[in-house]
Amino acid sequence: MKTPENLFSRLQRLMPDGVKPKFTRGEDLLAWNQEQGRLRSEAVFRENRAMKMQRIMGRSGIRELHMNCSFDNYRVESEGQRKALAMARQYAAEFEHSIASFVFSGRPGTGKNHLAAAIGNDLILRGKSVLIVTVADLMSNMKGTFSGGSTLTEERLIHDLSSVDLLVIDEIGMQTESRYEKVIINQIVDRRSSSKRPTGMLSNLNHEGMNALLGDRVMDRMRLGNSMWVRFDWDSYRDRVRGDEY
Ligand SMILES: Nc1ncnc2c1ncn2[C@@H]1O[C@H](COP(=O)(O)OP(=O)(O)OP(=O)(O)O)[C@@H](O)[C@H]1O
Repeated sequence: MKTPENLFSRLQRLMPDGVKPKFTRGEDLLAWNQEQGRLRSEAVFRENRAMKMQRIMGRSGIRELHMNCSFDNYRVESEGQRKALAMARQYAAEFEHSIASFVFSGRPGTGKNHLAAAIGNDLILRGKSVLIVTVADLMSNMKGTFSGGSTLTEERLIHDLSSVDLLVIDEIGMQTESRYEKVIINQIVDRRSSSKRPTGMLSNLNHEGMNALLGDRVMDRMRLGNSMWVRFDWDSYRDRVRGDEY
């Protein structure tokens, strides 16, 4: 009969002299193999979940302009940028087992998407599922679930958006304020925080503006854990972007 023990002694017989095996017992090798299989299937499950969300949203989670954004290619020319970069790096480094959300708020073109994409790219490389979506895309997909031909329900879409490891909602405050938008963002943030999943928000609004738009309930949930609020209050970088720098 094939047991881990006799498979292991066969392997040992084949092993050249001087090679020190990582395991000395058959059960340890078997346990390691099972653990690797479990990790792989969890990674495939996460990848599938992220790809499904990206398909539904009609584009990849990170836009083309931001695909190569990293912490290393964010240029620091002021103390504010240095702090923002350090906080974004810290957020990514401490993401594992953290429930902390983040808000990047401030002027256009200052690098909110750049640093959110850098966090996203870093997490994707570590096997996490990440989706960056604008409020406009979110709402049009939500409204799409009402059409007769859609197989996706509003409930299912909210469930799926609540399941990715990191969801970043961009352009908060760009739309004309609508009650439906507020209800949907509330539901997503509520579900994500109660299942210990953090949410990122990018906005040109300040603290008061975001509180007024989304309400205390949502903003209070955004403060769970060691959450971050980073203010981007320097000049836009957009006039320096050529499109081929990274
Ligand atoms: N400090 C920086 N170093 C390098 N590139 C930067 C920096 N700041 C911004 N950029 C680049 O400038 C462009 C605009 O930045 P980004 O999209 O991150 O702005 P934003 O703050 O999200 O703006 P908006 O509020 O208008 O959406 C991007 O291509 C980004 O990579």
